Amino acid sequence: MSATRAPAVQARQLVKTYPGGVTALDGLDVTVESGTVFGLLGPNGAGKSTTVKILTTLARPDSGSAVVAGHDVLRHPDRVRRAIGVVAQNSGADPVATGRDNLRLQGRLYGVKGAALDRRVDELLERFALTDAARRPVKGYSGGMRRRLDVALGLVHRPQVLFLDEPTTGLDPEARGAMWDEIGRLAGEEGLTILLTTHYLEEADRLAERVAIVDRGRIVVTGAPEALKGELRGDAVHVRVRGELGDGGRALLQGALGGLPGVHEVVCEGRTVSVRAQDGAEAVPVLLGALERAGVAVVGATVARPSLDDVYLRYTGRRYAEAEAGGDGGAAGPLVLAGGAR
Ligand SMILES: Nc1ncnc2c1ncn2[C@@H]1O[C@H](COP(=O)(O)OP(=O)(O)OP(=O)(O)O)[C@@H](O)[C@H]1O
Repeated sequence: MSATRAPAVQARQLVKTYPGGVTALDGLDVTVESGTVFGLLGPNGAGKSTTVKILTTLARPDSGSAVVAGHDVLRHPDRVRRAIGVVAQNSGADPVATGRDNLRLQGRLYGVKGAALDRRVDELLERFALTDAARRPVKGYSGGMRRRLDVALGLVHRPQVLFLDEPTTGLDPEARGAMWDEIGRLAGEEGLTILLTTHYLEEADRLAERVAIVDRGRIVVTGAPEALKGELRGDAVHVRVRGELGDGGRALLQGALGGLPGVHEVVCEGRTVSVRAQDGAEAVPVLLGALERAGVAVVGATVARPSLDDVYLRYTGRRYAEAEAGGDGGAAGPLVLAGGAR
């Protein structure tokens, strides 16, 4: 199929409820332009895998529509499957077979045969630094080697769109770095469209030209990481306090910090008070003074340029780490004292 300027992925108002009443997707919209690397970023349980399952035809939405590589996922799932590669969270490789045999089998499943298959398998083994290990059973591979093989398996039939579901989860930092380099090269060299899901802020920041933050089955914001961070004017100041802030402590801080000059978007969560400040360095002593007057013991303070964590906080009202740990941001969640999302 010839390259097209139409989006590689266009999903509209996807809704998916699992048995038991869990609403995994609650009207999710996502558009991925051709030839780009797009990151779906969100904490565990946000709905990323469910989105990938629908876009790769492994699950049906309750409602909504999606077109992938020019084909409707509900009307022409077979065409979608031929046009995409999927690297799921759990390896699809046969552990008893060799790396080469896994690649050959995958190629044959997609109708690649003969000399073309041999060439493609050699090329992928080389590209993913698996040539030396090609004749060994996959069960003896390291985590990084298995993951590289998984990505190679997804590419055998030269798909137009590659889905990578949590490509580096479980890898050590070195293997993660190597995988990031490889994904970056793939995007640059082959003009592939890559949709990756991740719960690592740094991974999305590093790899994705555009990210969509997924929160409770919806996209809360989409944009280039730099642009999203750039929208947050000023510095992020995070103050660690000694004890967990209960409702009373939060109310106390509301009074103490709410009206400080140059300080806005105050969020208290767990043992951290986060604010956005015109000038972080100037705000620190002002904040510390106000906290001291409020009788709150401070452990330390940091000033940082905005990160994707701050973008997440701004649009969801929760710190990313808290959401990852299962904080639901409900009645017992953070207290946004001033400013807040948007
Ligand atoms: N087969 C299922 N049956 C019931 N609930 C499910 C099923 N699959 C997912 N869920 C629930 O749907 C919600 C979204 O899950 P999903 O796996 O899409 O999230 P995720 O962002 O990909 O997180 P993770 O990285 O942990 O997979 C979660 O609350 C999850 O528990």
